[in-house]
Amino acid sequence: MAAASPLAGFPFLKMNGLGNEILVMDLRGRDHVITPAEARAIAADPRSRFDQLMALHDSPSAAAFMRIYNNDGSASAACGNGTRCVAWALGRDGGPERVRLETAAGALEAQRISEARSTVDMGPPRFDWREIPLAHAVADPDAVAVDLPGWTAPGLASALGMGNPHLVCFVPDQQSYDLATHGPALERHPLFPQRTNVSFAQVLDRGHILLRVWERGAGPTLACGTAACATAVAAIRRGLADREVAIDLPGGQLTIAWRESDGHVLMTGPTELEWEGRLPDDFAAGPTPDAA
Ligand SMILES: N[C@@H](CCC[C@H](N)C(=O)O)C(=O)O
Repeated sequence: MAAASPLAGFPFLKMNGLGNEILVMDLRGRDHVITPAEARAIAADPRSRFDQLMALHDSPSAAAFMRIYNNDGSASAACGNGTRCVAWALGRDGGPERVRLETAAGALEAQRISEARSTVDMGPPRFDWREIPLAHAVADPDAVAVDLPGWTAPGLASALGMGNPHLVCFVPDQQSYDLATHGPALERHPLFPQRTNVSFAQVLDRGHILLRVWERGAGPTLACGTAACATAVAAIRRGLADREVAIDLPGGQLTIAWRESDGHVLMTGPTELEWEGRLPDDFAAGPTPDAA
């Protein structure tokens, strides 16, 4: 008889940040590291469906170390909406208002500013090609050549990192670009060896941007916090936006501030607990191949 999975019956919080579907599983005090196949099996069940799974592990220097999984089983070192959800989860029932969290990309500070709203210091944006990462150095990360219909000039896209890779395409009308058509191709743009998140941004004015995102490893989502941060930073570098900007995504609005004093990006927005559940008692991950 096969041994029961350590995840059988394991509790989770089903949350969302602006409709970005987040699952939080607290594995602190345990040795188990969720495998890509397990992540895909969890995402495949409608009761535990997610865009991103935030798995909390012990950390010697923070409240938790977060392993972040996309629903295709691939890993990310950053997730803005998921980090707000984790801050809410750790702060509920009289928990701390401020919490330090770690990811593979470094430490983040999150603060609850009301019952369902928090701000996360997402750290500094990365422009060095090795840190984004890009396949090679580029003359100007704000002038990436992208093959999109209707673009008459190259240089309308920016490449940058927020702990994870982002390609931000500034377009005159974001509705005229079909995510399902252009997202998968741009996610695998040859400049990005680890694939990339893809944003279509339309600047309305210096304080307001419309955004739609095709997420690496998850496809089209209602919101992506790190993409909102990357878009705000790219717009500010182009001289198109002020240091604080409202980003409207299909799921709602995030406020992004790029602080001058230390270059950190602050993301503020809501979170929502949808339900608390448990994985099935007979949970098992199928032998599906890992994501590319
Ligand atoms: N939805 C997230 C981003 C999640 C990770 C991303 N898909 C990646 O692979 O880098 C957010 O809110 O930032």
